[in-house]
Amino acid sequence: TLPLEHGAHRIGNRTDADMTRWRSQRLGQFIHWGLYAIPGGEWKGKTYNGAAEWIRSWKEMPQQEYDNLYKQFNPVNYRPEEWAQQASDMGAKYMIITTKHHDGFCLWPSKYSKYTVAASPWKKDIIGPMVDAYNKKGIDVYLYFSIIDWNQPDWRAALKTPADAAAYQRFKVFVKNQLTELLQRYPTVKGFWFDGTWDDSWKNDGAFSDELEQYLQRLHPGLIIGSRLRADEKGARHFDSNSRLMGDYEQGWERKLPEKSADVHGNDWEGVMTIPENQWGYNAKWTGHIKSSNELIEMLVKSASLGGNFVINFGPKSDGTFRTEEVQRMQEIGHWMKINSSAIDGGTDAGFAKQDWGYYIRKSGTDSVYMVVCNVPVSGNLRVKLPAQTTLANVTSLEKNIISGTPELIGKNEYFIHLDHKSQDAPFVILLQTSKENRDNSSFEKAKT
Ligand SMILES: Cc1ccc([C@@H]2N[C@@H](C)[C@@H](O)[C@H]2O)cc1
Repeated sequence: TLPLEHGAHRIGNRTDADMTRWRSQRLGQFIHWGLYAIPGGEWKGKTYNGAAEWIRSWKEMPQQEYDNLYKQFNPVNYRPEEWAQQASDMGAKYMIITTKHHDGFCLWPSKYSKYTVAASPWKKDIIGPMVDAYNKKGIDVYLYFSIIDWNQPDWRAALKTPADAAAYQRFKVFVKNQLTELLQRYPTVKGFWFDGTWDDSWKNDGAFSDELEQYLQRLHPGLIIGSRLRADEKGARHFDSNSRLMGDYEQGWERKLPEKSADVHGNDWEGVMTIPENQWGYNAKWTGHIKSSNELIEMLVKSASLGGNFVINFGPKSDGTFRTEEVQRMQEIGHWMKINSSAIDGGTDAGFAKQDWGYYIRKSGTDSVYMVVCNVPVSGNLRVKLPAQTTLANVTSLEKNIISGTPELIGKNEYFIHLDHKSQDAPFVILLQTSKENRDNSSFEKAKT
């Protein structure tokens, strides 16, 4: 391995209480809210077909006009308690809020920038009431922070001249000041979710990102920061030049998920997902495939089964309300979680052989393994192949009328669980109590000879 000064400083996952809590909170809510919600993907009758929060980069959007949108930011229907209640009803255990996206507009009255809510008709801090409302509902809050800041004159994508270097030096001080300010104003937050760290200026300054991460940890012990913040001294991101994960979890799963355990190498990881194909901020006209609640539930289940967190994104309107489709998803997912959250909370990779009918999730630290069935086989038989030296002690479903009879032993450590032929309209859960193999056989009948 290469001697690295600014590579990974830890091998393996964090085992402290904050990270153990993060690992148990498998479902999160992402919120992208800012000036981009005002145009909502449209400008002067034209539709922007990129991601709504990137409309400032659209050739049809005069940047000065975008930058002046702060004069219209006045979310008269913003009710953070209602936001928190609906997130709680969805079963979200943590929430990530954009404090500042790439456009540089701050949803808190930062003393290091003029481009904040304080300059808008709304005037008041948006972030504080949101953190308080969510925390009051027992939901942890993480702060999304974009390093890229199109509003800051000292921001540079690349350093070409000594003047660039001097400007960027000032910019790094500004970044450190804003992050310090956020931790001082909102001490209950559990971590930062960094974005906008792909440009050369950042990639070629691994020392700064390393020192910044260590500074923030000292300021706020236990802080959780994903792999997107850091670069090592050779410009490697997420994984250092020795292929070791930097940060506290792999943060590269954006609008995509790992397929199998081998894809995550035993690291903690988190997937973040949009409901439409690719819109994070509010876009008036959703086009393309809009994910159903069942699709999102299956992604959540798949994530938990692979030992990762799953965060669903919402883009509130400029007035502070949520669009119907998003309210619907929160309610439908919440209804499913009310019945099945025991399979999700504290869930992790069970290490069982994957079957076509769906996913296994082990309740961390127990012998309880949940089967979440997403594809009912026409045979009505759910094949279960237990790991060696494991026997089935008990099989129950979380809802009634799912299983018919007792499991049938069809081979060494292999069973069929017979389903009641009631049709299902959502993934359903079966709980397997397993135990280590001992002399006598499992409590189910022996294979029919
Ligand atoms: C190419 C690209 C740049 C930035 C993004 C941002 N990351 C997401 C979490 C959103 O904030 C999106 O604007 C997505 C794709």
